[in-house]
Amino acid sequence: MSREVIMAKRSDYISWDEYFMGVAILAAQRSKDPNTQVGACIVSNDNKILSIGYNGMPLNCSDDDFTWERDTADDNKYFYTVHSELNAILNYRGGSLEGSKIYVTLFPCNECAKAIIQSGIKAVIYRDDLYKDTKEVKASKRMLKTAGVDIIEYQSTDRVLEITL
Ligand SMILES: Nc1nc(=O)n([C@H]2C[C@H](O)[C@@H](COP(=O)(O)O)O2)cc1CO
Ligand SMILES: [Zn+2]
Repeated sequence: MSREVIMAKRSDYISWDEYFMGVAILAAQRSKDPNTQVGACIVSNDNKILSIGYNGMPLNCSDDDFTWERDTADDNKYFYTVHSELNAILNYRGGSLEGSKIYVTLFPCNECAKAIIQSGIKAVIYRDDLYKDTKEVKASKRMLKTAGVDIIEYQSTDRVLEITL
């Protein structure tokens, strides 16, 4: 009687969380913002990537013609940049984002929180919370919590992946 030997599968594959946060981190690398690069990845509850975004100027507003200054009152990047989360929501070409989750490298601001809530996203998985002491992020958390959106801090595994591009 012959017994079939089944080859074991790979065991060091990345987890879903590492995969989606990794995609968000890679998307952030597309940002032209000299100070802060942010990436977002929207995922369905059956783990399909629905949309991706990073922070940048609106379509047809050249990132060479608009300023990237942050501390100049008259004209600064905050007037122009679309946040990664909003870009990911607006980039979506399917039907509804109802019930999806968003992986983001930086905690969403209050404006993005509104868009997240209104688009039906039900969970925010964030990596950094650099601006947690600002009024915007406090307002964001208040809204997200009130609206029943789960807020989950990404737990780093410290896995280092090397990719040659
Ligand atoms: N969650 C976020 N998503 C984003 O895409 N951004 C963008 C807006 C700016 O382009 C940049 C922040 O610039 P700075 O204030 O750290 O120099 O990141 C900012 C936040 C912060 O709430
Ligand atoms: Zn925002």
